Amino acid sequence: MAVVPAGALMRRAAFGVAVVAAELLAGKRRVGLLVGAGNNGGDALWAGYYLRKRGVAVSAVLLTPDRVHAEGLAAFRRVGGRVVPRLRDVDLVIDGIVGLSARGPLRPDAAEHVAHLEAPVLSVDLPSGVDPDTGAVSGPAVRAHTTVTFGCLKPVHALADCGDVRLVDIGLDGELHGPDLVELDIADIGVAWPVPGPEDDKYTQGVTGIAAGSATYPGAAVLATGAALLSTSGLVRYAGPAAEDVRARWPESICTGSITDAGRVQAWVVGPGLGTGLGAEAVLRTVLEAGVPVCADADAITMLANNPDLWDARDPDTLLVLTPHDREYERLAGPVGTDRVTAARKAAERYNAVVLLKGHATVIAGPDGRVLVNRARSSWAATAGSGDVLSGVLGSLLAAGLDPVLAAGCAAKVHALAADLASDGAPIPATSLLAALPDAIRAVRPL
Ligand SMILES: NC(=O)C1=CN([C@@H]2O[C@H](COP(=O)(O)OP(=O)(O)OC[C@H]3O[C@@H](n4cnc5c(N)ncnc54)[C@H](OP(=O)(O)O)[C@@H]3O)[C@@H](O)[C@H]2O)[C@@H](O)CC1
Ligand SMILES: [K+]
Repeated sequence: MAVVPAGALMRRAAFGVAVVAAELLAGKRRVGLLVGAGNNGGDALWAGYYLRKRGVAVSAVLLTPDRVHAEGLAAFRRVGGRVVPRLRDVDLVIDGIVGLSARGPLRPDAAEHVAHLEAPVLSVDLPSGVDPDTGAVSGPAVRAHTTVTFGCLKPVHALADCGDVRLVDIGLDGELHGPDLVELDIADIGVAWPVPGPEDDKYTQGVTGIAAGSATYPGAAVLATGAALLSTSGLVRYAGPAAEDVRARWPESICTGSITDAGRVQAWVVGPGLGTGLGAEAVLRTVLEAGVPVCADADAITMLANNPDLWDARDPDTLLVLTPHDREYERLAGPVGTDRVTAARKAAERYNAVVLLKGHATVIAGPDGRVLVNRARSSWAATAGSGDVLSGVLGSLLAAGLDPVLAAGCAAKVHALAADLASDGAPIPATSLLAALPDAIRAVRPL
């Protein structure tokens, strides 16, 4: 703002909004604006100005008529924009209620206007009512068909549903510092995914150990072992009471009944279906003492939370990835709250571990401050056994030697993708998600 003429950035932003609006209108001609008190409302008014100049009928509701972007309103009126008490018969609504200065859900008067919308909504910068920094929705909020944002994506775009997100360049290059959050795309994952070369054999690609399952929950062992087998071509060893079931389903795995004669591995997965009794604690201790990277999931997290002495078994240099859902997180580090990024960061720092906090937006924080986020396109992965699959994928990537933050990011994305592919719009059990892993990996691998 210091280096360009006053108002220039807003007009660039608003022009971007108008271009996307014209695209969404696809020949229709009536647009309504919801205009709040600040610059977000200013953007909407200027977008209305550009649309009017293209011959679109534009009406605007001013939510706070005494506090409105004066130049934007003057320009809007100059080209015949109409101020109305309520939007009626419009083909598209532009949401300029509130942007980056938003705090909390929509206020009642704004919520009242939003509740009666029938046309699709194009949100300026972010859907009003969604928290810009955390993506939290704690009350009435706009549901955006499309969001147009400026200069760079903000945390809200990675953490919350903003519809189709369009980024408009307003000339901020060089002014932006590095990202606070990173979302891996398919190409990032394709490059990182371990692929055997001509020199490789089953050992050089990493041996994954699975310490999971119990007499009550043999399925967790079968799912985690299968996921590790399908994710890389390294060897998988299973150790535990579900050895018979695992061997029957996955004859290529090497199964033993006890952790003490499991043999050497390059990474352990511990916890799914393991139970939390004394036997399970002894298994967890053995795994943590092994000095190789560990993915601790489910019951392993509960045991670490309930019995902090178990942390002593881990050499502080041993790489650890914790994969809690919200209730497991709460046992470890207190309530997650609405700021999931801060929550994941806090636990990562406290335990010197990578924390993968599961959710519709999965947040992965490293003890070094890096944060990755992966927002699922659907919620079909939220099914029993799904977490066992995730930990198996993650364990095999750790065994292959991937950096643990990257391993967690790759596992989360491929897991979500497998759920989408398997489901294709219908509910699926975790076995179907598991079976879709090869398709998901194929989809991220470069051709
Ligand atoms: N920075 C840039 O480079 C560029 C920025 N640009 C644009 O500026 C936008 C930021 O504008 P901004 O800072 O003027 O504030 P904005 O988000 O419009 O909020 C205004 C007022 O809304 C109110 N309010 C708060 N919460 C609310 C709620 N829940 N429900 C209802 N109302 C609520 C609150 O008022 P108050 O609390 O005082 O009553 C607040 O002061 C940004 O998102 C982008 O669109 C572009 O032009 C490109 C260049
Ligand atoms: K908005």
